[in-house]
Amino acid sequence: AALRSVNYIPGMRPPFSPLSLFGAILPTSWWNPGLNWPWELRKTDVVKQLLGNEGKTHLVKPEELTSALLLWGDNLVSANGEMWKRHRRILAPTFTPTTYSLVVKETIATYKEMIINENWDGKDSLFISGFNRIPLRFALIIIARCGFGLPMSWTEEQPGTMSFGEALAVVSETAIPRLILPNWVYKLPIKKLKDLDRAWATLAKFMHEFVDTRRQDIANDRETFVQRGDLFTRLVEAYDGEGKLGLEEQEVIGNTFTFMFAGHETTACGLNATLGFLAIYQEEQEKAYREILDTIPAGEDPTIENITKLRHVLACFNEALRIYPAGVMLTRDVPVDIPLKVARPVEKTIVLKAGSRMIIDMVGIHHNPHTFPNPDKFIPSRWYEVPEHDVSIFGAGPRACIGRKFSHTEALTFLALFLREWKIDIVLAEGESREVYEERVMGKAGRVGLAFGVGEISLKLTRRVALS
Ligand code: HEM
Repeated sequence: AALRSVNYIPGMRPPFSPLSLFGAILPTSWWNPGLNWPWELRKTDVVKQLLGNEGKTHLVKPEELTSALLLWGDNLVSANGEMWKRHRRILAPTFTPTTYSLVVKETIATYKEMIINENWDGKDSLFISGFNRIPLRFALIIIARCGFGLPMSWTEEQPGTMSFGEALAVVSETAIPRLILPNWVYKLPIKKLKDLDRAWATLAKFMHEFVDTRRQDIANDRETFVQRGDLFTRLVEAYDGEGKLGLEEQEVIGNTFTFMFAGHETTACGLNATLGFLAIYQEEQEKAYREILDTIPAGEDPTIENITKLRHVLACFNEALRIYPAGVMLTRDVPVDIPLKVARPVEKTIVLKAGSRMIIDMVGIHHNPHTFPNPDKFIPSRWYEVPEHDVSIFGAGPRACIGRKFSHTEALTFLALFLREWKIDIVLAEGESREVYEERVMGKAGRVGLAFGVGEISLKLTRRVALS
């Protein structure tokens, strides 16, 4: 009773905060629940109240929980208060219909390159194990081309040297050890550490080069670049700007890294999960295929106008992300007492006390059976009537995902092309049922770089219209 009077929440007290470096890096066990900690705040309506009012209540994103991004510099995801407003003011204008049309165009071009470079051209059927690398590569190329105007291609640029994509992958996989290990460790004669250090240095070098080149390009031909108005041009322009529209060099680099990672691992995880489920749920795949045939004229490329009519395909992507939310937990510190209305188990008002830290458990929210009945089942139709801006996997309120439409546009275009050309299927182990397969393969989820997604999936592809 004494503890309750000071708002102590009863339950287990582990030695490390599950969100501390030690909590995350030490093996998960009975004394260190790590990221398996049963987080609370799992109710969509309560979370929407909390985040929807963020502009007024001035919730704070705890810096130490976005330190993997802050290693590169201040950025839109980590920033708070006036700094957040400044970054958002500079970057929000790049998310326009022109950008989304470019996403459609580049997705089509990249899809065609993928078919040729993966040697799928001219084949009627294929088995692809470890399919996950394909959407990862795909989404990286799209953010690099559409957000940064970098001419990245499907194949690695120069064999033998570390490419930008490789360096980015190592960096997002190794953010936690990098935060913990002191600098002298990298001088030890241990190859793994040397490779890790090289990847971080290579990525930094690439990003500084990109900034220098774009500054030069803008100086040479300002009109073309400013008209293009892509994310990177606005970032680099802000480097030379002042006050409300200015960014420091470290903020330009911080945002470059943040958008490169936030703009590709998340969408790639969503695409993997969508294809993984559609291969199991053949009736949902057939519905998606019919919708694509009915919406996009045969033999023509998708357009921004017709992909936005693919209601079922979009619902499949949202549903896969509901089961595996790519942004797995959102965190906020509460600076003032905040009353929230709760509907269950009884209607009442609860007060989040000033000084508390909120952990918004995106897996818990999206598996809450009150909001999503039969939560473990893949049921795309539950998203049919949900307006696009209300899809909770992208967060809520003023800090909801700035890249939602970018990601939806890319995913819809990719899925339209892919599902129109290929029927996808799973390969069962001997004597295995679809249910057991689903548990075995789709049941394995975890960290994918800095995002969250399904484990390795393998797919069988059969060409829809056989080559003659
Ligand atoms: C399936 C794809 C994606 C998912 C599930 C996703 C999820 C989220 C979520 C849940 C948030 C809110 C974080 C919070 O409230 O703490 C967020 C914010 C953000 N996302 Fe995404 N995202 C996706 C794609 C993208 C893309 C493609 C980009 C960039 C092109 C992007 C850039 C960002 C940025 C910069 C923020 C911070 C916005 C701010 O604080 O003002 N995301 N995302």
